[in-house]
Amino acid sequence: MLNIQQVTKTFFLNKPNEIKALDNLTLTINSGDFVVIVGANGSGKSTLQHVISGNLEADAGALTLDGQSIGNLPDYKRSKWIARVFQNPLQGTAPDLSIVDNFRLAALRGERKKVKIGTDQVFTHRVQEQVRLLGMGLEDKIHQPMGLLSGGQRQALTLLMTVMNDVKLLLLDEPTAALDPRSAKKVMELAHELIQKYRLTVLFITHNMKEALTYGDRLIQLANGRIKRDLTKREKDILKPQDLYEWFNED
Ligand SMILES: Nc1ncnc2c1ncn2[C@@H]1O[C@H](COP(=O)(O)OP(=O)(O)OP(=O)(O)O)[C@@H](O)[C@H]1O
Repeated sequence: MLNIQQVTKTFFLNKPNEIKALDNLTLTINSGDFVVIVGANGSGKSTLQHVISGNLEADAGALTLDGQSIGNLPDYKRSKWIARVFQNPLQGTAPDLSIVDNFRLAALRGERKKVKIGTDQVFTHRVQEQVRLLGMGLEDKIHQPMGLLSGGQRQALTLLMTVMNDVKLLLLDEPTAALDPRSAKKVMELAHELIQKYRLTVLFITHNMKEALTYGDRLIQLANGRIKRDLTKREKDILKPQDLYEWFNED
């Protein structure tokens, strides 16, 4: 369970251009929840994920994951439990390293020293078998540089890396925004399949109304760094795209 208690993040504090990106925000996310987050540009969605992952430090408030306080831990320590997939497929992986070496790096994330991830051969075989399951024909390319892959292929592999590493929380920040519609659909279907299979807890930011209505079991709207709406699955299931568009015309 992720608990966010009265978290505040202000940029340019006490300056004329002060921005309260997160305003005393409190939110509890149960293990296994798949939470979709929508909100206008600048409403604080990414800042919320940055504060959870430790890329940004909150000014005030408390964060706990499964009862453990994580608010003071650096991002690399939190990355053992918290994985992120960004809008830009180039972010989060090393383009010059091979696919298998990127999986190796991901497996070492959050560990201070060398950790046992099996011998080279065992590890490579395991990666190959998992990559085969994606059905993208990438299993024979695992020694090729990550940078040669398409955006959709990279996002799919990044998702796979996160689930292979037993993370507790997956933060998706518009993971399909840079993809063509077909690749976007494929990546979201894969994400959905992996999330169900591994019962991941997920915070999924999207500007795509169709994705917001199709996926997830809870829907949160952020506005001005606060939670404006928080809908259960039942409430979400009866929403129509028009309702969502109207939310965005309110402010
Ligand atoms: N590093 C930063 N320095 C200064 N201001 C920032 C920084 N990061 C975010 N902000 C500001 O904080 C507010 C919230 O930004 P944030 O990126 O969280 O919004 P968002 O809801 O993710 O927006 P978008 O949908 O455009 O990605 C915005 O006004 C933004 O300009």
